[in-house]
Amino acid sequence: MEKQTIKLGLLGFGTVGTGVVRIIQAHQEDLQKQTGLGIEITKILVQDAEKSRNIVAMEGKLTTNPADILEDPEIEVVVEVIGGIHPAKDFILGALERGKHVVTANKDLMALHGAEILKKAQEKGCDVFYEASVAGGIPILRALVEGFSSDRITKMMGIVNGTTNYILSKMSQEGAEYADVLKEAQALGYAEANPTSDVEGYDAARKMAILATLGFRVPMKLEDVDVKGISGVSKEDIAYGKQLGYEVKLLGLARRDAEAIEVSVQPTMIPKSHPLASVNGVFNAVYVHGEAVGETMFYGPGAGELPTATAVVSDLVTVVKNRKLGVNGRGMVAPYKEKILKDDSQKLSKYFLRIVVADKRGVLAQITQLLADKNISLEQVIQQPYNNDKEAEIIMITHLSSKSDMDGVLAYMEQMDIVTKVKSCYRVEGGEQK
Ligand SMILES: NC(=O)C1=CN([C@@H]2O[C@H](COP(=O)(O)OP(=O)(O)OC[C@H]3O[C@@H](n4cnc5c(N)ncnc54)[C@H](OP(=O)(O)O)[C@@H]3O)[C@@H](O)[C@H]2O)C=CC1
Ligand SMILES: N[C@@H](CC=O)C(=O)O
Repeated sequence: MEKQTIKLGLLGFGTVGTGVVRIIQAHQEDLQKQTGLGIEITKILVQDAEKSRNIVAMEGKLTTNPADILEDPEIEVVVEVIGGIHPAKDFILGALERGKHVVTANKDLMALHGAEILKKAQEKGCDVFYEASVAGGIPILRALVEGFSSDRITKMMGIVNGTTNYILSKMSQEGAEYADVLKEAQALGYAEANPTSDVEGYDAARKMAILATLGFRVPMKLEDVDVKGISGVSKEDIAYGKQLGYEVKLLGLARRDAEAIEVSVQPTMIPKSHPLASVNGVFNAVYVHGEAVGETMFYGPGAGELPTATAVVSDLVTVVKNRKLGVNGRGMVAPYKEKILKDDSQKLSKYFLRIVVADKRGVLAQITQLLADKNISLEQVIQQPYNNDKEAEIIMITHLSSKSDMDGVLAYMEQMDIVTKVKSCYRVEGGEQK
């Protein structure tokens, strides 16, 4: 007799795992109508079986022994929502080795070891889906793989970390303190177990590596991504940005010019008129420019229990549908293009610079001459007293410059007697071709 349910093993029962259980319980009938099978959560792996849980009905299913899931031949699908590399990687490879399909929300793992995992899945004829790993509840990976399959993507820009967007939005809108808002984001379940990976940009970098791999169809590696986080962004930077017409966001950029690619994550001044400037709180957005389609934008909650679990369960639905059709393991296309990375002289951007200088006649002229020597001209400048009039602060927005020229200018400024401190230097979005 044909099976009426598919058995699922859940690895992890934290923020996302709890959401997965809630959605499967609440939407069981709809899921069954779409896939033709009920989904039964058979076992849940946790670290601490004694911990009090929100979902009491699941308590009899908890285990601390991974073999209860990995070695149960009845379990056909494993959902990994533990996070991190170890032991998640071994669990996923172990599940695939035994012919189980895998759904994961783990961007750390997919950004670093995705190729190995997908190769193993292909060998075993299994599905591996990871929609929740980028931009939480936004179905962006499916959009890139399926929706843009007929186009050539030239640029992706993403606010892809909910925690940092929540922090920057509160600093900008309420003048809140960085450390206080980080604590709030942790309490709301947005931040990673180690929030350094959020605030220093590594989480966003992993997501951008995944987006660039799928969008440009090249084997992008995490070390190919230039990363700078938000821990150095001050309320003053945000205020000056506003004064000049910009919002500060932690922006992921993946850009292709001809065949050369650059991928970065850095605090970026975005013109207030750009749709990404009004993406606030835990919301994420991914802007995608395709040669044929032009500009598109995807928006939604980027973290949190239910939004993230929605993406996990929709992957699960795909696995079950594939199983019905007998096509598991056939939907994945490995990156097939050669990866050509830009060097720093090819990475063009406008910049926001904030420096403290001696309050002497001719200082601004010396600074602008230094920039002019590198062919960098200025779009906007503010100069004002600093440190009780003993020094001056110069805030500038440049026209387009290469990263190598700007790095040269910054290194030189650090040595100049008239410069007390280079306080900030951020990329400014806009000014280049799509
Ligand atoms: N939170 C979010 O908004 C989002 C998270 N993600 C990703 O989803 C994944 C899960 O995140 P999240 O739910 O927030 O994480 P949590 O820290 O809330 O939950 C982790 C779960 O894994 C269990 N666990 C941890 N280590 C082990 C281990 N060695 N063996 C067995 N079980 C273990 C924990 O057990 P116990 O309960 O006993 O402590 C807990 O149930 C991560 O990859 C994360 O990056 C993706 C998008 C958004
Ligand atoms: N910590 C991450 C969670 C989702 O990926 C974030 O804040 O975006």
